[in-house]
Amino acid sequence: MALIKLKNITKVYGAEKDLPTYALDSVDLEIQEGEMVAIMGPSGSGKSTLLNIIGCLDKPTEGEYFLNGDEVSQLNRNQLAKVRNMQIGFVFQHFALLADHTAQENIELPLIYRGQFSTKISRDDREVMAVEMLKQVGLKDHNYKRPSELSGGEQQRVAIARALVGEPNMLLADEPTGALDQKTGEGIMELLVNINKQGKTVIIVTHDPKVAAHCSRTIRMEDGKIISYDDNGKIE
Ligand SMILES: Nc1ncnc2c1ncn2[C@@H]1O[C@H](COP(=O)(O)OP(=O)(O)OP(=O)(O)O)[C@@H](O)[C@H]1O
Repeated sequence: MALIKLKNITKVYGAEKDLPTYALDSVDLEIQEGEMVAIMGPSGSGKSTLLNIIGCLDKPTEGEYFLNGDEVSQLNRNQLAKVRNMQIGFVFQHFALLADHTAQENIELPLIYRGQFSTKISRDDREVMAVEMLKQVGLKDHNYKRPSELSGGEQQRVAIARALVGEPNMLLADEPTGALDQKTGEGIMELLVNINKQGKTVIIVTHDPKVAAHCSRTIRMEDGKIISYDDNGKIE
């Protein structure tokens, strides 16, 4: 069974103003557990919309989305929040860390929210889990630093630790290296490749062919449609 299965997914904006934009137009897609997939395409082609629907941040106008076999496209806000907290980790271009929280506190946040959906995690357990994640992303001893005291690459590592601490099924990243210089971005990609090698499904929206080259598959989009699903390295 595919981890992600989209059937005929369409997302229309502006239909109520008689100015419809088909951000996604009848998209079919399957992603298996353990894949590392890049989503590429020109600006406005629907990449972020697709990632947001896969990440249950947004709902399609039409179509079906099976996540681990469960149809999730019609869930209400609270149900979607639970799916996100339990199953999905997000990484954004500009890190989206809370400025007044330390690295460790930022990483603990999804574990605190989890108490709304599942058994509460104690403060001690949260600390152990966050400290372990800091070690895994190469930031041992940075626990008490705030985002302003960290470099861009370090902030992205904290964001990756926060995305992974709740052991989601997949990590979704929207231009994760877009705000970083090339060398720092390369370090972030090496980290994401290692995370994928440990079995985590990773999906990355990128404009950068060097980023996509780290992935095993590249999905190309144009005008809200997927125009190719090629395995990297294979001639289509
Ligand atoms: N909230 C919204 N309201 C109206 N139109 C939107 C909204 N979000 C996206 N769109 C439109 O949907 C289309 C797809 O946008 P999307 O952000 O998914 O593209 P993208 O490929 O991620 O672009 P970029 O590479 O520039 O980030 C665009 O035409 C965009 O203007």
